[in-house]
Amino acid sequence: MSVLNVNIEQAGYSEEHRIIRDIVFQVRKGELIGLIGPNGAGKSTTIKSILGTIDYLEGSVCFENNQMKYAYIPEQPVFYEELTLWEHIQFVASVREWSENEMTQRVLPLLKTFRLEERVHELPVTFSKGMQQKLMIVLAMLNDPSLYIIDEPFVGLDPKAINDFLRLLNEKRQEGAAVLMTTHMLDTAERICDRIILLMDGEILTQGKIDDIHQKAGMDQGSLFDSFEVLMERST
Ligand SMILES: Nc1ncnc2c1ncn2[C@@H]1O[C@H](COP(=O)(O)OP(=O)(O)OP(=O)(O)O)[C@@H](O)[C@H]1O
Repeated sequence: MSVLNVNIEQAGYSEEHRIIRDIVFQVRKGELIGLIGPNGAGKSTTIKSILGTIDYLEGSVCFENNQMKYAYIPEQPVFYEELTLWEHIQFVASVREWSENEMTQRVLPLLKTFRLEERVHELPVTFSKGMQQKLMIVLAMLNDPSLYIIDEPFVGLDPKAINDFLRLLNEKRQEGAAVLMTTHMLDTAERICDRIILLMDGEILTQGKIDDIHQKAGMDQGSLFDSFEVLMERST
């Protein structure tokens, strides 16, 4: 069952400045999809089109049951400047109408995992980039969305945080949540993604399971990076 159906004919920053074309794919329950491609390929523009924050879009982006129950984790974390970590959590809890007790039960294990429990009374704007990213992850996971849209999740996270994040994401996926993530870390993408979408110059160069991608590149052996090199070279 599809959590997200993307059928973008064209999109961009104005009608005169169209960036992406013919971006068609689905994200199904429990899947982890990697949106990959060189700098300027159109990954962020695709994400913005899905989030509805792009100025010009022809085509459609449909969420499961027309309900946009997604969490977006941007590459650059954003926080309210005057709210502490705990106040950010309270804000989510008040929207969800959780009691103090329920909120604490949900959030404490996450804060412990990411070693943030001793920083709850501090302002997240004063945290390091990695700590800010961890807090964005905690806030996203608290909401229990059916789709996680994540821009470059691994940049700035230490190796333990990457492992913890992937483990938590897997737990959420087992409960049915899907993940769409952009990344330049192809070795990690190769290890964790169910399917890959390779963008180049605003179009999908290829998409499929890792084995399909290697097959399309004619590579029996080698890494995802090697197959991408072959496919990108072939298209130019
Ligand atoms: N706000 C904007 N206004 C106009 N053009 C933009 C804007 N943001 C991006 N672009 C253009 O859109 C094209 C695709 O950029 P995009 O940010 O989608 O690429 P990307 O694949 O996410 O790249 P990266 O890996 O470097 O993050 C680029 O040519 C870029 O200059």
